[in-house]
Amino acid sequence: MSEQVPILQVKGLTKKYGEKIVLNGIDLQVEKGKVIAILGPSGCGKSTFLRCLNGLEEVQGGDILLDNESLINKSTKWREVRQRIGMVFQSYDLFPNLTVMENILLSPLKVQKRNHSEVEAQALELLERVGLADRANDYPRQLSGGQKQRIAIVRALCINPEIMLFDEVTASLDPEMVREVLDVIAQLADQGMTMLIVTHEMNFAKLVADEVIFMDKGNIHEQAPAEQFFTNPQTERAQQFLNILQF
Ligand SMILES: Nc1ncnc2c1ncn2[C@@H]1O[C@H](COP(=O)(O)OP(=O)(O)OP(=O)(O)O)[C@@H](O)[C@H]1O
Repeated sequence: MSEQVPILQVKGLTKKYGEKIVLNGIDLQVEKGKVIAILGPSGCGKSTFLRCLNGLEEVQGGDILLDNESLINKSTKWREVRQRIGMVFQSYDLFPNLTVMENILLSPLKVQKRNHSEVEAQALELLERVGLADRANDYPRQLSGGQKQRIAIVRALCINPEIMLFDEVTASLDPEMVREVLDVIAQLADQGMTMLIVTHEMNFAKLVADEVIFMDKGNIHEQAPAEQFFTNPQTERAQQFLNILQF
């Protein structure tokens, strides 16, 4: 039986800002249904890496393959790729003048041209799942940070992506709201969503990630199954990082 091709393959990915190398030949294979936590010190390139996977940054070398098809060529329609690879950021970026439901329906209706009642039913089901079904007609200003972030996740999910990228989605939240957002992501992991998660929440990473990649200075410095990484990091750099976080 032939081995399954990873849904996402990154090969020698290189990103520079001017002369400064921010990603220095990243290699990564992501199998369908796997959850990868991306850890590393500030400025090591974690956000830039996720942004490259979503076509938000131009890259200077290497390749990204989605279902074995290269995305690094001139004919790539990133707008279509972003329907397959959803991304949620630290800042929720909800449109303030639209209700929760209008925010969620925007891309499925305008970009994907889907049927209104079908998408609305899906949106309601997702809102139910994150405990916010009663907030569909509210405006973002009426919601807490944690609620806004859960809406941002619902909005990304309603596009039916195959992969989700999370970039420090709890970083700007008050501690009591972090849990409610992480619970939603943990639920997604249970449901088999393929995810790459940049986070500083070590306990969360330990709980949900299948694998951890530890980045440093634009490189993958260590890559290991989560359990192994947290109990016995192989490199001094990763050990130092965990010590600093007192993990
Ligand atoms: N638009 C830009 N122009 C120039 N340099 C940039 C730009 N964006 C990021 N950088 C630099 O690229 C490097 C990697 O940044 P990145 O935001 O990916 O790091 P990070 O690991 O996500 O950090 P943090 O954990 O603090 O969010 C940093 O040195 C940063 O200063």
